[in-house]
Amino acid sequence: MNDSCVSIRSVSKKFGPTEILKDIDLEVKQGEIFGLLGPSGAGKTTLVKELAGLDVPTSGEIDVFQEKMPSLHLIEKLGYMAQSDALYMELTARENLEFFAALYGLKKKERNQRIMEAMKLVQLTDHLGKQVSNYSGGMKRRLSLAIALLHQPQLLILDEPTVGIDPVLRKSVWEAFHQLKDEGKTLIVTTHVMDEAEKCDRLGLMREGQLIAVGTPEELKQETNSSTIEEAFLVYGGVSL
Ligand SMILES: Nc1ncnc2c1ncn2[C@@H]1O[C@H](COP(=O)(O)OP(=O)(O)OP(=O)(O)O)[C@@H](O)[C@H]1O
Repeated sequence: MNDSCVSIRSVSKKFGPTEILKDIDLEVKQGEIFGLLGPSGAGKTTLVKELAGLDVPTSGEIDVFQEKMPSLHLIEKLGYMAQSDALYMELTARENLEFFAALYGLKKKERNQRIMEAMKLVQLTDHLGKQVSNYSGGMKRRLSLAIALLHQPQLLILDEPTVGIDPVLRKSVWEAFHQLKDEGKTLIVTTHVMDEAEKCDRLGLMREGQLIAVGTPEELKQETNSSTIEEAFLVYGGVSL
């Protein structure tokens, strides 16, 4: 059986004359937490948007669950959390969740259960009735994560999911990611945070639109004789994060 969940083949992306993604090849396996690590502007968001079917490559192909992206009917299997929160500020968290649950076609009966489960995971149950405009930045991030989880997607694509979240909560969000992985879900997470990179099963290091290395955190450190991922990144790409 093919255990590949995402297959990226020779993907390039141009905005005008500028090449933002350069001939990317990558396989992400089912059930792994795959981290995309790289400095600002490396192309991480551009790549994950294409994985989520929100943008298309200029050339090359992306398959998700053996189906060519973009594919409308894969939407049910995907959860995408964008870098900036797409929330309705004037509504409460519950109203936001209800809206997205309806959009995903969740039946009324399962809606409430899914909302409670997702909010428990991000530790926001006590704030369900609060208007989102009164949420802190970190709370908004966690609510966005809860929304991405609502329909129990098989593949979660998370763009900088922990920005603005304090270290204690970040730890619990990562515990939630591992819990999802244990349930067999696949997670693709972009980050520039080194200790998060260490928590991924495998990493793809990106620099200037290129995937400069792929491997487990241990492999990347060993190959470069480095004691940290940051050091390994420097050896592979000669750039600091
Ligand atoms: N729609 C667009 N039109 C033109 N250039 C774009 C567009 N979207 C992204 N870019 C450019 O592509 C490059 C990569 O951007 P991208 O957001 O993918 O990087 P990133 O690695 O996610 O960075 P960050 O960590 O800061 O979010 C940047 O130079 C950016 O300016």
